[in-house]
Amino acid sequence: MSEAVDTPGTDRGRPRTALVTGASAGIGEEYARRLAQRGYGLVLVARRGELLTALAEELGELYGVPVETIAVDLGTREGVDRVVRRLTADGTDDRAPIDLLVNNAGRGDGGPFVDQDPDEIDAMLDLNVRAVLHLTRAVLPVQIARRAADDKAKVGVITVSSLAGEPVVNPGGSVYGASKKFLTLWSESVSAEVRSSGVTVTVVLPGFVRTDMTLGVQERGLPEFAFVPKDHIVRDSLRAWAAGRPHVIPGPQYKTADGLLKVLPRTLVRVLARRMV
Ligand SMILES: NC(=O)C1=CN([C@@H]2O[C@H](COP(=O)(O)OP(=O)(O)OC[C@H]3O[C@@H](n4cnc5c(N)ncnc54)[C@H](OP(=O)(O)O)[C@@H]3O)[C@@H](O)[C@H]2O)C=CC1
Ligand SMILES: N[C@@H](C=O)C(=O)O
Repeated sequence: MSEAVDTPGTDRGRPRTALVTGASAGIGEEYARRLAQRGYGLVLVARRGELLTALAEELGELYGVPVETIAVDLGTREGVDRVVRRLTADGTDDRAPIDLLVNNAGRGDGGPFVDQDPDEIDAMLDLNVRAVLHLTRAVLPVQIARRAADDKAKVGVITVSSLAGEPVVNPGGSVYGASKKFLTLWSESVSAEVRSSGVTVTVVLPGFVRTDMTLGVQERGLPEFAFVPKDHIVRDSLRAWAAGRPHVIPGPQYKTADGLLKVLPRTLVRVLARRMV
């Protein structure tokens, strides 16, 4: 099946619109590129406005889709509120309603918990968790109302979580891993709540991906098989979302790793994790 059929970017000629957070780099930029390629209009969100503007111009020219940018810090209430206002557009004014919200922006601060700066811990939770909850809480009622009004559009949310939340322990990634575990449980739960209204909520759990976030492990020489290409993360999650699936783990190596984590005794996982610190 072609990608265009998997995730249609138009409905009877009307362009679909996706809002992508963390679109200035890494996996979020890849979502922006792949969604524009599929014909989606875009709203791009991140702090670095100059990168968003350049990407908007490039994608607008390449694919002829409308691209808006919102340069904000999603770790702040004001930043989140600006994006919330855009997400609540319901098609009654000149703003296109958001068919797909991609909660991708995140930060991955690590290290021993006792060494982490309490303000930085708050900042990570504000971005990785609170922003995601507020943005999703803003868009879902609009999407549910659209479906109830017989709008046949494919609508919903994709949240980029991580396999870092799946092991029973994650020394060196305690807060980051817990923030992702939170997202996975929350997203799966909301998915079950809204499913009957025709809205799809999907969580994607990548392993390692070559982006700025993983420069450290890239420099330390993590083997090639440990990395899943960005475009596979995006492709697999869009396919899962289009198929109405609540959960996807891209990459056969990480599907296997997740299966193993679920059957290995917890004590053994703890011992292995301690050895890796
Ligand atoms: N790379 C990996 O191996 C994995 C990544 N993930 C998850 O994927 C997602 C994307 O990560 P990745 O692409 O690797 O990371 P990058 O560091 O490459 O990109 C992060 C993106 O988030 C944006 N961002 C960061 N802080 C803020 C903020 N306060 N407000 C708004 N935007 C912000 C950045 O833009 P700007 O700086 O312009 O604000 C950038 O666009 C994250 O949620 C991460 O946890 C999950 C598993 C594995
Ligand atoms: N951010 C990634 C690791 O650094 C992950 O979530 O696995």
